[in-house]
Amino acid sequence: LAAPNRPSAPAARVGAPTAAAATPPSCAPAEAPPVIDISPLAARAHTPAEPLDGATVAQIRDACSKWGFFYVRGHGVAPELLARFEAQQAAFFALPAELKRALKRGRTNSKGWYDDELTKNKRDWKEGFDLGAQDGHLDGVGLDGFNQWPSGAHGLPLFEPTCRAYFAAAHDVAMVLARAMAQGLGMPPDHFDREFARHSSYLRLNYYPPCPEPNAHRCISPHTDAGALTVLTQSEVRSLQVELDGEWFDVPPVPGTFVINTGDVMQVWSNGLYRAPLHRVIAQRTLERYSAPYFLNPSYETEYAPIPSTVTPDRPAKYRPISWGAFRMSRFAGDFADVGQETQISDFEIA
Ligand SMILES: O=C(O)CCC(=O)C(=O)O
Ligand SMILES: [Fe+2]
Repeated sequence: LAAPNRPSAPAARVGAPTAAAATPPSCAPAEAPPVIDISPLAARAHTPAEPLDGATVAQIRDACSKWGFFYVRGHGVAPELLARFEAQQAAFFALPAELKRALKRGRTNSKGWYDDELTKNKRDWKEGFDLGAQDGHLDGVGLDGFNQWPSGAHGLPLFEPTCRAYFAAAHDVAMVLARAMAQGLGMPPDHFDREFARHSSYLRLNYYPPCPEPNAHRCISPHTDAGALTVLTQSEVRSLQVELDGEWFDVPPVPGTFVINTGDVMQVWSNGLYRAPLHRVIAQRTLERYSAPYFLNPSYETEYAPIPSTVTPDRPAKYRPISWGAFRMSRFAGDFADVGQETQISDFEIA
């Protein structure tokens, strides 16, 4: 089911963080994250062990190595489902504050609504709503939390079923991409599947209100996503930016596509062959914006380290094994309070 697409993403260079004067006025389209048609992969979603289309895998591998960002079209998610999901997202954030506060996330439950998230110890200019994969059933390490859904008082009967349907669709896209990434590292495509059997993925609904002082705030400060990979929908406002070689590039909306980025777990598995890039969301003076990242995360029991195919005498392992459960636990604490320096995968780098 192909959604309408534009052929390419005209990313604009938006300025060097340090030497703005040296910024060229524009950049060639070749310098934008690529748009990749994954329809040759989507057909294989239910036969995970079979090799995927080599040309498509090569495009994904190259994009993960250079940008850590790319767009996908031909992903098979019905445009009608996306439209229903986006309508429910907007309706949810339009609810009166006290109804949203009734679903507040907290230290004992990571799922629900919030307007107080910190990224790198700075308060984000946004509201969010998180819902998880296992609804509290993963609680081996006491972290997963349980989903909080609007009740009758909220008057949004379609919110929960629509979020669940979209969650399932985003997960299918994410798994196909995880398999392509495995094959791109010289492994069978289902190499990582075992780690996702009890996955701790979550879907995050973001709402970014207009900001009277857009230069004084960030909707989200520069960060990498901690998990394996992210499948993002964004509304038609250009605010997402990715860092490459010390410069920030727009990742503008491209209708009919998802934006994909690799996360820290994939960077570690790939021994740095795939990048988990810094990205940020800039504030808008007058425009409101919505986005929804689906974070594909492994099970909490997963210990991740560079996979054997990525480690050679010339390229020794760059990371010590990391426990996903312990890593998440420390990050979650940092979402609420300034805990000083957050845990980073660089803490696990082998010197
Ligand atoms: O809103 C966006 O475009 C990106 C959101 C993001 O990076 C995140 O929630 O981690
Ligand atoms: Fe992110």
